[in-house]
Formats: sequence, C-alpha cells, structure tokens
Amino acid sequence: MPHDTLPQPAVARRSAGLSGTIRIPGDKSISHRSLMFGGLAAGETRITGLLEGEDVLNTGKAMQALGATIRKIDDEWIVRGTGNGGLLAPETPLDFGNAGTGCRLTMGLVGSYDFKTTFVGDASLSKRPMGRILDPLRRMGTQVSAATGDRLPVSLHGPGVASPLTYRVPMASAQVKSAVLLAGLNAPGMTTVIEPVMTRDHTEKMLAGFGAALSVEIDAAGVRTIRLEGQGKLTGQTIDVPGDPSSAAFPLVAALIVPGSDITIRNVLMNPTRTGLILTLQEMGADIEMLDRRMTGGEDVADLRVRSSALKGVTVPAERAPSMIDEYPVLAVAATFAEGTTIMQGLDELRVKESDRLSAVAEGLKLNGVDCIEGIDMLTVQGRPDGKGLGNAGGAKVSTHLDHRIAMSFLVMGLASEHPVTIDDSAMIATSFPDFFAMITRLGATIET
Ligand SMILES: O=C(O)C1=C[C@@H](OP(=O)(O)O)[C@@H](O)[C@H](O)C1
Ligand SMILES: C=C(OP(=O)(O)O)C(=O)O
Repeated sequence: MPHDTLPQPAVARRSAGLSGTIRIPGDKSISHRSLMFGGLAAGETRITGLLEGEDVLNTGKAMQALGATIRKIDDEWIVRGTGNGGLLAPETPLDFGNAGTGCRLTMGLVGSYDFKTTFVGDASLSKRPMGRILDPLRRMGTQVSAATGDRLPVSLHGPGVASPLTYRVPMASAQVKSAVLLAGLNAPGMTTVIEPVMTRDHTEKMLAGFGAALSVEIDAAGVRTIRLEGQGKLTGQTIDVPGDPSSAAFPLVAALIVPGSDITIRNVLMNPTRTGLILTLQEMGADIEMLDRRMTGGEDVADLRVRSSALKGVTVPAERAPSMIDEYPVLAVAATFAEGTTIMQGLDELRVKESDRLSAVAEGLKLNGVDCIEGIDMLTVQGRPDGKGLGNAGGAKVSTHLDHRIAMSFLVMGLASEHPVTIDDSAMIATSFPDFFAMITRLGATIET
C-alpha cells in the first residue's frame, strides 16, 4: 500500500455461527516465486490462482523493472522472462512495501549481477534485519551499502563473476535458504545450502520444475543439503497456485471458536512444511475434516470442513515452528478460547516479522483481559472457553504495528469474545489477504470498518 495512507480501524463483534463455503486465495510464497522464476526463465510462464495481494504485486513490479514483461489476460498472468543470467539493471529503486519475502528473495536473485540495485520498503520492512541475506551475498563477492547497519534502504552491486558458496543457514528461514539458492543461479559451479531445520520447500520444488539442476539430500539427523548447479537454463512453466494455508488459518480458527459454526474452506495447500497449525489445532481437539485430497500443480491440496469445537490447551514443540511460523498469532487467539494452558516454544523468529509478533500478540491479549506470559522465545496463554471476561467495557483497541497477521488475528478474536475487539489499522490486510473482509463477512462474521 502507499506509505502515507491514513489508518483504517476495524471492529469485530461477537457473531452467530459462521456457515458457508469459501475458496481461499493463492499461496503468497508460491505466488512470489511464480513471478520471480517466471520473470527469470526463458519463454512464457502462465499463472492461474496468483495471489493479487500488495506484497506479490510489488514483486511483479520489481520483476518488470528487472526486464520481465508481465500482463494479465482474464484470470491468467502471463510472464515473459529474461532468461537465466539476463536480468537488466533497474532504473529506479525497487520498492517492496511491507514484504520480507519479496525483498529478501529478490536480493538473492539480483545480488550476484554486476550492476547496482537499491531496495526500499515501508516503515515495517525498514526495521527488519537484512544481514541474514547480506552476509552470504558478501561472501559471493557482492558489494553492499546500507545507511544504517543492515536495514533498508540497501544497495547491492554484484561482482563480475560471483563465487558459488557453501552456506549453512544459521536460523530456520526459507527466505535465507531461497536467497542463497537464487544468487547461485547466476554463479558458475555448485552452490550448496545446508539446512539443519527444514523450512518450506517451495523454492527447491519450483526451481526444479523450471529446469534447474538441483538435488536434495537428507541425512539421518534430518539435515538437508541442497545443491544447485549455477548458470543452467530455466524454462517458462504453467503454474496453478494452490490456496494459502496461512490465510485459511483465519476463517479456520474463527469457525472453531464461534459456537455453532460449520464452514468449508476450499483449495488449501497441504504441503507438510506448511500444515503445523492444522496438526496443532487437531491436537487441541479441533474438528477439521480433510475432503477431496488431491494433487494440484505438484502440491497436495484439500478442502477443509471446520466445525466449532471445544478446544484444550496443548504444548506446541519448538521443532514445529517452521511449519506454522506465520500462524502463531492466530493460534494464540485459538488458545484464548481453549480449556487450560497452551505453551508455544521456539518463537524467536517471530520477533523479526512485520512486527515483533511475540510482543504484539502478548500486548493485544493482555489488553483484552487474557492471562499470558511472554518469554524470550515462548508464549503461554491461559484459555477461557466461554470468551467471557475478555475485553474491557467497550472492548480494547489493539495496535497492529503495520502487521497484517496481528490485524486479522485480533479481528478473529472479537468474533467470539464477550466484548468487541477493535484494531487500530486494517489497511495492511491487503498485503496478503485482500478478500479477507468479503470472505469472513460472507460466512456471517460481524466486522465493521
Ligand atoms: O519463504 C517464504 O515465502 C516465507 C518464509 C517465512 O519467513 P522466514 O524465512 O523469515 O522464516 C515466512 O514467515 C514468510 O511469510 C514467507
Ligand atoms: C512474515 C510474513 O511475510 P514476509 O516475511 O514476506 O513479510 C507473513 O506473511 O506473515
């Protein structure tokens, strides 16, 4: 969204049972990559189901600035790429708005090219650490200039010939893994990424689909070694983007906590690197039925029938964090309506998202009368199954800190709590889920903007 838009508050009120069927929009991670890899590959890539959220549209603009052509005809996005190694120097800085994925993956994609690229973003993105991408790029020979530490704005200038790298990813991050692999596409020889903890595997799967020479080896301890032969040919593909499980999480939790609900969410990506929330909610006693499991574009997809359920508190192990990393804010809301205590561990990466999500969630819960404890990398939530006693008279107003997931999570909370929940700004929801309001109100939720 434009950086100077006025805040748009919203309020969610206790709602009657949700019902109906929705088709969840395209996965954000796969949508970013479809435009990037299509923009880099030779020939045409045709994409259906692309998420038309602001984050993804900014990636599209960046790819156009780097030489790709992108147009939309009816429901299909058609991308004509430059060919691997053929990106062009952009004439102006690339503005990624609120999007860490768009920015960090594009840094990898162009960071090895022998021209200057400048990266800018909104107030949230400008606070997020970029050193995790800049460090491996420096080791490949890229010159980095940043006015303040490792924060945007950042300019990169790649070397004449980049050195391929062997890199062990120091934190569980698909963005870091992906950025190094994408930089390796333009380096001669073998780039090797060692991933001690598995994160979402869309980059590996999709690059192989575009024709990259890439292999993945997994040792007995689960450590993955990904090898990519640089400077190979990539060829345009046809991609049908499955629905985003991270967006599905909001109507899913809403249906579980609003009594009398029975909804169906169609077309949800079930890639095991993304289904940690569903597993956790099932352990809590959630009634989630998987219907019509099928393969779409090389990915496992299902429709989810969700009925309101009596939830119980659980302990969510740290190892599960990468498979549900963006879902913790809404899981914390589900935990609020569960019997007993929910403990979430291994949450250090939540501190460097669009906001410090660990403290933003704890602050919002406390304001709404929920007992919770914020640890350095964990969160404990004491549930109140009837939603009573939640909220001050007139309801609390939650600060969203330019974070779409904080915004949607607290609106979901207001649908089942005794008092309404207000958020200070709903504008950021359009970065990942522009249809959120239309879909959730169609299911019967009472939300006013
Ligand atoms: O690679 C991706 O598409 C993403 C990776 C995750 O970030 P990290 O790599 O920082 O964990 C996730 O939070 C983000 O929404 C999307
Ligand atoms: C963390 C997220 O995205 P990004 O890192 O792309 O801003 C998210 O969508 O929750």
